[in-house]
Amino acid sequence: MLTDPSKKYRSFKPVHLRDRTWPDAVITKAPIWLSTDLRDGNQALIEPMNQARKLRMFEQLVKIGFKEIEVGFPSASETEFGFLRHLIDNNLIPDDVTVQVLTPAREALIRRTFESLKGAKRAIVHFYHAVAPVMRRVVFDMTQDQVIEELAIKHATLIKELAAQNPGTDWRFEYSPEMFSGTELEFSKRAVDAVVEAIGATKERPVIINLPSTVEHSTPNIFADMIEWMHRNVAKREAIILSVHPHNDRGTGTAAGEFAVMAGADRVEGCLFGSGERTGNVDVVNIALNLYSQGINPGLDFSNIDEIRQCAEYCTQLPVHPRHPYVGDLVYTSFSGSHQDAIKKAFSARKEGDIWEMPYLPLDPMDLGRSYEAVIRVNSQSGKGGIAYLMEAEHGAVLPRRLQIEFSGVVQEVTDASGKEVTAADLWTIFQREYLETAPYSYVSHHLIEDSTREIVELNTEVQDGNNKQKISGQGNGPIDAFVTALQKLSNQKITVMDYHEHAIGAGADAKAITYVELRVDGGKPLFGVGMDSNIVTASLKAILCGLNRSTRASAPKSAAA
Ligand SMILES: CC(=O)SCCNC(=O)CCNC(=O)[C@H](O)C(C)(C)COP(=O)(O)OP(=O)(O)OC[C@H]1O[C@@H](n2cnc3c(N)ncnc32)[C@H](O)[C@@H]1OP(=O)(O)O
Ligand SMILES: CC(C)C(=O)C(=O)O
Repeated sequence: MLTDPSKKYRSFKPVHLRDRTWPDAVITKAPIWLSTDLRDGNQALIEPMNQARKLRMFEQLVKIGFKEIEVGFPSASETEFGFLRHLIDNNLIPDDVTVQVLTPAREALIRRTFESLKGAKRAIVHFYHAVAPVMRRVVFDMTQDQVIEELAIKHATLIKELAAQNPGTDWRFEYSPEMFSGTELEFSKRAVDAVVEAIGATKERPVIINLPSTVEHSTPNIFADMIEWMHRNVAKREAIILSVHPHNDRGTGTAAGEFAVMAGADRVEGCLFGSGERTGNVDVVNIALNLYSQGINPGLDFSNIDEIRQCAEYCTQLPVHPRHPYVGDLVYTSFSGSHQDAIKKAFSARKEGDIWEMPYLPLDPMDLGRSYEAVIRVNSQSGKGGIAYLMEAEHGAVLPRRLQIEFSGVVQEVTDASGKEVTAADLWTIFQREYLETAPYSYVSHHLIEDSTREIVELNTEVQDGNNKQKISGQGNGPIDAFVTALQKLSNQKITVMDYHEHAIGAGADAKAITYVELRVDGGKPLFGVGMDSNIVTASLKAILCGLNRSTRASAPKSAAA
């Protein structure tokens, strides 16, 4: 890299628009959308789509709700031409959808384009030529006047004539001064005004004027200034549908598109998930869902976003990044503990019909057909909140707060050792290993004797102690108290029950009780025992045995415990 890049690169020029209004504008409705997946997206693929892939993409775009779809560049190849013929000849274009095709401002290619459209009910013919100084100088070797006369007016006139010769089609026209973002504004205006005049656009039959950032050269506020300047200065604004076509070279295509709408654009051209030349066209899904998350119906349906992603990946043969806005595999997932804790609490506080106010989740993944399954995933960055969320959401176990803290320490040891994520299924395995292990003591049977005239119960139990079965009995003010009395005699340790929680887990005939008891054994550190059984008393007895087993394991020398 250069120590002084100014020797090689120019900075972009600000637009002198002191009374700009766009920064205060608020977007309140969706723009008109045009998908150019089948054209600008397609021309940037390592392997352009064949007919089958194009058709699949077309059907998907229709299903999403695009009403204007640029289906190709018919003069470029037989595949492109043939695809359009296939759509028209097989009547595959729905009545509320208009296909658009692109042609350069070159006579032979325009004529070929009109041939490809024979018999279409409706069509938008989109023609372009570059306007930027570098292209005028290096590629065309033309003056500004020559570009206006020989590229803009000449080809707009030809297009109008060819359309008039085919009155069976409802024609609309689009003009792109290509490289608008790298062109003097006054010259872009001259080209646009000339085309609007040559086409004969009116308020009733407006022309689409599409202003591209063919290459994104500047910060998005400059692009917005350029759009507002055009919006205010073109000669016949009322005869124009003002469209933008942002690219993403600086990574700000979405901002440029949104600012452009604030600055007066009526229409946005882009691709699904930002497919397209180099860093891509603007991502229309991104802009549409940004609107949706502000409470504005985007007029496009992404309620099965994964199906749409699969289709895009199949057609483009390119993957969508796991962190891609709204659609990536990881975009609704929190790994970090404090995020998980906040999400868990916000889900618990949330009531049906509430406004979406969810920390770290700008949009409800359910609205896009995603589940909550991946919202919280656990690795070494996770804390008790996330673990507790998964234990409850995936396994129905509502861990008491102090058990959450204890169990998160157990999980942390595992994630620290492996450095890997643990899944919800792994969590259950770790939980079982830690809390549902049955050594050295395990439950065999019990017989509870209750007498309603006395406040004391008697419990006779059989407990497996290593290789031996032991019959033990105790009395107490309830089965837990009675069992603790009996167990103290067997283990020769003082057991204090400090806390107790219980709830049902599962449903119907498979329902069980899960019991969590917090114990202190022989004055040691408090720890939890967990028991699960279809009988609630048995679940409690198992929980106490679990606590005693864990205390025994904790106090055993490390090698013996391993
Ligand atoms: C920004 C955009 O995305 S614009 C769309 C770009 N997309 C594509 O180009 C994909 C399809 N293109 C193609 O298949 C071919 O380029 C074709 C069929 C259009 C033309 O092929 P060819 O006739 O072989 O020309 P080639 O591709 O070499 O392009 C050079 C010609 O285009 C002209 N040209 C180049 N850039 C532009 C431009 N931006 N605007 C108008 N004309 C241009 C040149 O002046 C040159 O014309 P010349 O042959 O009279 O000197
Ligand atoms: C043809 C135009 C609209 C284009 O694709 C671009 O400038 O990026």
